[in-house]
Amino acid sequence: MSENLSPIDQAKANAARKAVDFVESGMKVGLGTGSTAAWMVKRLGERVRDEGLRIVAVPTSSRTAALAREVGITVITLDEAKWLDITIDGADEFDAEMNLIKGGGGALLQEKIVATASDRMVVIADSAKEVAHLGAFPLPIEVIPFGVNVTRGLVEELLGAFDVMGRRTTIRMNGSDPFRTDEGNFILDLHLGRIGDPRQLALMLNQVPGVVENGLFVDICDRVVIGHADGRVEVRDIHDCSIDVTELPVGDTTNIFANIEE
Ligand SMILES: O=C[C@H](O)[C@H](O)[C@H](O)COP(=O)(O)O
Repeated sequence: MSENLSPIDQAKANAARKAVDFVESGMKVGLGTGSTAAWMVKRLGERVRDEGLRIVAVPTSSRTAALAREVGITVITLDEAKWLDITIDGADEFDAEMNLIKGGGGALLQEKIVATASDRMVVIADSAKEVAHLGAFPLPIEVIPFGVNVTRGLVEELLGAFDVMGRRTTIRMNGSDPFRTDEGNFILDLHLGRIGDPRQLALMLNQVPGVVENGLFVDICDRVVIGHADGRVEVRDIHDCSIDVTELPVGDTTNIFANIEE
């Protein structure tokens, strides 16, 4: 293990390293956002540089786009790509059905568009992200700034009809101003505690005027790669219900990423 990484970062880096093995030359790749996805982007850049891996990539945020360019990955737009072979992204929570909560970093809108436009979505995570029921992590929804408090009221009213533990909502802040997404929108965080029916909630939230998209990813993720600090990596696939545990070779995770700062 790298001396420089905390156990949690090592686990994230291990998941990223394993997932990047699924990428082949000629692929169009969706690049997620967040601290786990950043490891994946760095590792992909390494493969481009050291192995001559030929890929083009569509980032899901301005942050990821900047990092991808920095590590030498060719970045194109989703409209140029039209469709992607694979998207690799992090998650805030995932359950046994591979339903996800995403958007902790505010990038859920582009992430959902990109993942949906991909043959396969692979989630990379440390084991702390696995939950029996989604909802302990506040569910982010992207809303337009116009009439945000009216939208917020409508969302709270809607939540009254759902099997959730809590109904408190907060507008995400960045210092004393509301946090702005890449599209200039706001994020409402829904403190639900536990979500009884993620599929129904995801559908209904998007019916509220002012809501652009919500961070529930239902039936989008195909595979979850769970990294552990000791080098073990578990790969679960929703289609063949397989679970595969491998151990990254000793040395493979040593200082691989240490020279690239996020
Ligand atoms: O908006 C951000 C994304 O959905 C992230 O993928 C998610 O928040 C997980 O981030 P991290 O890997 O930093 O925990």
